[in-house]
Amino acid sequence: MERQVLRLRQAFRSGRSRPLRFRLQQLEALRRMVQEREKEILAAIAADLSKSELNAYSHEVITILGEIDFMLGNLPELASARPAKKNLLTMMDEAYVQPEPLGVVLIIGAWNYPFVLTMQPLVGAIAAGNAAIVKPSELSENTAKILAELLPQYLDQDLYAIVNGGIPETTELLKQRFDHILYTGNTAVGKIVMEAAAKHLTPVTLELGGKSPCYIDRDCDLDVACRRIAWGKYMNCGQTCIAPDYILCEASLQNQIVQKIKETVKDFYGENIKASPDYERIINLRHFKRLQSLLKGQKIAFGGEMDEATRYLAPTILTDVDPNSKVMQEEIFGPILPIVSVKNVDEAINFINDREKPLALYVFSRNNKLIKRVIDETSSGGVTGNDVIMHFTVNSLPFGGVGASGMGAYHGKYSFDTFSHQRPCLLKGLKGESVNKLRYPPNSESKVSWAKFFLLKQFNKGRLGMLLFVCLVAVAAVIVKFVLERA
Ligand SMILES: NC(=O)c1ccc[n+]([C@@H]2O[C@H](COP(=O)([O-])OP(=O)(O)OC[C@H]3O[C@@H](n4cnc5c(N)ncnc54)[C@H](O)[C@@H]3O)[C@@H](O)[C@H]2O)c1
Ligand SMILES: CC(C)=CCC/C(C)=C/CC/C(C)=C/C=O
Repeated sequence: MERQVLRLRQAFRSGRSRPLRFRLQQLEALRRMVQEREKEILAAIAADLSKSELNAYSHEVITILGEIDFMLGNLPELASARPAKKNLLTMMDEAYVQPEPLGVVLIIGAWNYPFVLTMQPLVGAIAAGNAAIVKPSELSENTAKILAELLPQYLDQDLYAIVNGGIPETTELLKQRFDHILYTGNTAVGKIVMEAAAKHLTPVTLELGGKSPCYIDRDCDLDVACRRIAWGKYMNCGQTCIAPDYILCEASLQNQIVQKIKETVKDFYGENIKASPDYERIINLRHFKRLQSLLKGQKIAFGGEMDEATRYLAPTILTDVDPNSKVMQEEIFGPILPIVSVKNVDEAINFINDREKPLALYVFSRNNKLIKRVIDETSSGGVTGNDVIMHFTVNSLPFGGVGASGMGAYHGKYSFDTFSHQRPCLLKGLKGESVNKLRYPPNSESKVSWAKFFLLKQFNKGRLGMLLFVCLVAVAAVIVKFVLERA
């Protein structure tokens, strides 16, 4: 592991990853990989998540193609130096912010969207000019395997590497020194990653999870709300970090919501959900049993059917859920949708604020003021109003958590920034020592008041008068010279 990181560091030090032309070539090569090897990639994702290839394409491949296109179109602008505002002391100098690559970065992905969660950060790391190691989740083994096979065929092997393995390999990897780590996964492991990174003072982006609430207001189109919620909750069998975790609503809405989601599930997946190509399975037996245990003692208003052999768990709704029950204590990450009653929006806001900051927050209402109020009075990684999941798809929005749901963000420009250092540069000439005397010792009252004038623009009347006088004399001299020359 140590040797591998060293190899990447040497390649990074050679400066090869820095020229824009090289970065664009590598991004184009990555796009070619996705296009030419689409069938193998889709087959791997499909096998890992019991997913149709069509869903694998729309859940994962589209996002990556979109992200690569964004970077190819915007990289010259993102990577260029931005001029900075100057003060009176530096107005003759050159001041700018130059984004520079961080070095060798580590990307640790999770299993639930195994392609997106490794490749989207990689696009950002390449665009910003870094070397990168990608560590896919061992739970999505087919995707991990195909990535290990394909990436070296398309990308520069000395700069971009893939390491596969489980906890021992990741633990070993985390002992190495990186210049940034982007980790996606659960909060407990997030803490392990951050602790390991702290040993090297390595900055981290942590893309974690949490219980994302979904408030449905009384003044709402329930048909639309329930269709959108059912889509976001049951896609990937509920194994989506930003899936609505639970519904908050007034008690009087509960039965209508159950009825409408039930009808939607039938529209989406047909009478025999098990046979639908659009309904996935739980990733493994451990998660299946964990989800099973969340149902104990709950009122199942819809669904609840399960089959351990195939890890099938039907789209399920729980009603009258006690906020203290187990299903409300941990992120569900499965197709179980609890409904918790609240009296009104104030109680919903308090309910959300009494808990850890979630990765996403959803509010459904016809009343935009109410939506804005919920946003203003709560905190979450991201928000979609009157829909779910969709803020993830807008790559001009930063994607990330806050508090327990993570730190830092990526997607589009934010990926580029995450993997860059914004380097402030000030280039001065060797002239102007008379002004510079102001900052050289010995200090004096007069120097401090000049420094206040130049840096804080605090004018003392006498000094301002003197300056105006000097300017007027200069202007008069120019005019006199002009008149004399013409005479
Ligand atoms: N914010 C996001 O973008 C996002 C996206 C997907 C998933 N998630 C969250 O991730 C969680 C589900 O993922 P998961 O954690 O089950 O995925 P996982 O089991 O695939 O683990 C994530 C990564 O951590 C590594 N890992 C596991 N244990 C480790 C250890 N002890 N030391 C070092 N590395 C270790 C794994 O090898 C893997 O690469 C959910 O909470 C979900 O909300 C967040
Ligand atoms: C709008 C469409 C068709 C797809 C959205 C893709 C999607 C659900 C991405 C989620 C990726 C993500 C951050 C998952 C976290 O677990």
